[in-house]
Amino acid sequence: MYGIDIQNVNLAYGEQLVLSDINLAISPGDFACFVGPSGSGKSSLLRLIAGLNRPTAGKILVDDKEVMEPGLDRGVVFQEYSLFPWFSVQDNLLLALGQALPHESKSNLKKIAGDYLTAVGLPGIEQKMPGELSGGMRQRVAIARAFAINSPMLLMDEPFGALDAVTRAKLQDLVLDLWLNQGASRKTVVFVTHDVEEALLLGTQVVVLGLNPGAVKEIIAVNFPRPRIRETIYHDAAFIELRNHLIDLLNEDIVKHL
Ligand SMILES: Nc1ncnc2c1ncn2[C@@H]1O[C@H](COP(=O)(O)OP(=O)(O)OP(=O)(O)O)[C@@H](O)[C@H]1O
Repeated sequence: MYGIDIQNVNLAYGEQLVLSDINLAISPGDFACFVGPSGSGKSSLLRLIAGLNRPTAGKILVDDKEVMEPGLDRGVVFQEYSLFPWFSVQDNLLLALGQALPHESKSNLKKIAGDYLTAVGLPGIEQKMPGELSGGMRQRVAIARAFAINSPMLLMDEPFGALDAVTRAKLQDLVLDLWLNQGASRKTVVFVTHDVEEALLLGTQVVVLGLNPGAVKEIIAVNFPRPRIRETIYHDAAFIELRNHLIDLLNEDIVKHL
């Protein structure tokens, strides 16, 4: 099962130590949210898990194997819409699906692509070009692609950061539905966000990173029952208490480094 084990990880860019002695275990099927002030190394840590960069010291194990490079076992969704603009929506999906499922027939892959576009509420848009879609629609296609390739792990870096509040709320619900509906084979998700409410709504745990250098400051288990309904949970006293605690943790760093 696909857990993540981060052991004594340091990351330096030249002289600058960005991540310092990170130790963190994320269990299979967890939804871990990274929060922290800008520059605390959230994206850097996600890129190390993705295998896009290597740590300066220490190691990261995914499914008990050291991460050396990117792999199809780890789907990624970034803030910028990572679709190829010169390919249709369908070809964008087929490109990823063809790599993930090389033995499936093209007609099966087209069916999978269509099914996931329907699942994200965009049936029948296969022949559209990314430039013809709104930002929220493009991000939904990116989510469809990430779930369609059926990797056991999903790494998301502020995937909704550029979206308006209503679209963002819809996509939070969509990701939660897709994640919850996978039952026992639930994906392990790492999700970077600036938004503490988003982290508490989505996560099974929130990992708070501090600044200079980036280090794990606190890990908070989030045990609110699911499904979590935004309209009620935002008024729940325990939710408000955790949210305020997270905001205090973030503010400590911001005030210290002003
Ligand atoms: N490729 C790079 N080369 C040099 N320095 C880098 C590089 N990538 C990130 N950094 C530095 O590493 C530090 C952490 O950056 P990172 O993007 O991981 O933080 P973050 O917490 O994700 O920030 P934000 O919330 O603003 O996205 C920053 O000081 C940044 O300038």
